[in-house]
Amino acid sequence: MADQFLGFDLSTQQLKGIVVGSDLKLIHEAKVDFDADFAKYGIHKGVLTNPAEGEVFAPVALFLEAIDLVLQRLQGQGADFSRVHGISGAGMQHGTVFWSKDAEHLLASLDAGKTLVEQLESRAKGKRKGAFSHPFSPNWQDASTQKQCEGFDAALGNPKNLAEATGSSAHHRFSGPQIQRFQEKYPEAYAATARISLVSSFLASIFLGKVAPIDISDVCGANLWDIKNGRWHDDLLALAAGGKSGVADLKTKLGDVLQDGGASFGTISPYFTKRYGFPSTAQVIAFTGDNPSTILALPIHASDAIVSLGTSTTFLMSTNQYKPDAAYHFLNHPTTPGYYMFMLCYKNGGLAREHIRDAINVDSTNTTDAKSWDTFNKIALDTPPLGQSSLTDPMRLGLFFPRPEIVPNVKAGTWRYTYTPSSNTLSPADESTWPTPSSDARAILESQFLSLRLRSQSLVHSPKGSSLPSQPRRIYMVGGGAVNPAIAELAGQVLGGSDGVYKLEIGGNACALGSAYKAAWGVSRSAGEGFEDFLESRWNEEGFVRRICDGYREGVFERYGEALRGLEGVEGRAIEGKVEGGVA
Ligand SMILES: Nc1ncnc2c1ncn2[C@@H]1O[C@H](COP(=O)(O)OP(=O)(O)O)[C@@H](O)[C@H]1O
Ligand SMILES: O=C(CO)[C@@H](O)[C@H](O)COP(=O)(O)O
Repeated sequence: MADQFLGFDLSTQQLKGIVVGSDLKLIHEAKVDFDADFAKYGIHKGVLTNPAEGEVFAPVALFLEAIDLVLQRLQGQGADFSRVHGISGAGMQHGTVFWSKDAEHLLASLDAGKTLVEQLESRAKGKRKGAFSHPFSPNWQDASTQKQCEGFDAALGNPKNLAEATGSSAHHRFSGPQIQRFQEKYPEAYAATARISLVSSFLASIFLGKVAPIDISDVCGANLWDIKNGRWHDDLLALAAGGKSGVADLKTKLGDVLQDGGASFGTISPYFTKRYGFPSTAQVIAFTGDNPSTILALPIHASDAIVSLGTSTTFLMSTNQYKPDAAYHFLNHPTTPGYYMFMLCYKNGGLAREHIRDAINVDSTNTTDAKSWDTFNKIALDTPPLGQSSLTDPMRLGLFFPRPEIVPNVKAGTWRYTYTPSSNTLSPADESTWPTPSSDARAILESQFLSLRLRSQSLVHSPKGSSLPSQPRRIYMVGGGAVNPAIAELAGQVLGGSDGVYKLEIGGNACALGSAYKAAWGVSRSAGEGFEDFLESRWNEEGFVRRICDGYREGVFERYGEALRGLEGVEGRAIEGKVEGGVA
């Protein structure tokens, strides 16, 4: 009986696969860890870098190997793919994959006796032509497109106008500026490119056996899609293509964009039916970006917020109001026409926290496991809010950006200040006011959550019928860092959450789960049944989520409110390029 659904998450450091039943309960999950499983590619934290040009990218061959391996691992756990009725998936956003002119033929004629990488990889020196015109996929951490971004912002007058049209001002990682740079740096490879996929539509293409359309939500991470008019923006395509004459060709390369997030792209490629036993009727439902997919793992209300702690930290809300601004992102909702996703995205998320964890572990005489979070967590919780032993002490406020940051757009660096709210003054910190690295544990978490609070203020309200200050109703913690109780505790203290801080109880991965749910909805929905109704009718609150801790704490939340102006001040110093205060 085909009553199961499969979801994937192809993100920075891992490929995860999840099988759920028609009751949406988790049946199997497996992952491939890129560094651990594919060290042969020379990657670190899933990527390769070219620091001289600010480039960050990943080998496409690695993605191909990961697909075969995650399916084998799911089978190893007992997954029976003959029961899978629908497949969907998600990819890290903005990354592009460049298909060669042979791609469609190769995808359509895969031999089930061989691996994907054996048949699709383009070997530079080999005899065989491959499916790709370029062996690498630019990664969302790439910072090589400053020049192109300036052009995109200027093309519509200013960053605000670009955000109004496409949901975001120009960002280094967005696919439009990335395609422009690719076309300028590798003109021959661009000319040899038949199709361009996002990471999400690349993954869909592999399962479909032909190049798949981009979906209506992930397309908003390109600075190329005119959100209000629901079509490609020709002036922006002209920039990416290197001139007006290239617009039609780039449209062909990018292909159609599917409006319905539950639409089937078609049935699964025979490669997977023969090699892994999928039924030939299994439907491939539109794949989307990893953040859009994450919001599908939960029946979120307009006043709920998701904090996703993956390699990046993202803050996600669902809203029916389109209020774009150059400071954040708006995307089309992945399933629900007329709805949007509000998103903040930080490059310095998981890796920046790990950086401080590692420094603390090196310093600690008790820590034997260099990767343990125990000492970091203990120090973070033992340190008083904002490092204030008494309310009259100045607050400790810092920024910790081992990589160039998106929010705000500044170079890599660390900034540590003490802040006195009554006089609104900042002073560079030193070892006497800010002992390092111990004080950094609480400070980095506070800094990350204060930044989210600062930028989401206009989207939250006072809970109905209460006199509580404006704040989200629930905070849902998802992604790799969501297992950390100290991080959840600090999220609640800083961001509030009138109903508390929650995490998913089913499965370690909200993003892959959201994809599996979308597959289930796409295949099983009755006529006109929206995703929210589909999810609500199968949702099991007790079994699916768990309340971790309180959100709003009277007094503490207000104290963090006073720190917001200080954080803005520290960001101002970072933007001015000042590096002070015992900075590493
Ligand atoms: N116990 C933990 N405490 C804090 N962070 C953690 C913990 N376990 C994993 N992480 C973080 O989770 C990150 C990976 O999250 P994940 O969502 O799998 O990433 P991605 O989807 O970007 O590949 C790691 O960079 C790591 O910092
Ligand atoms: O760039 C963004 C969103 O705009 C990132 O959130 C990527 O989508 C990668 O996500 P993770 O690997 O951290 O899940």
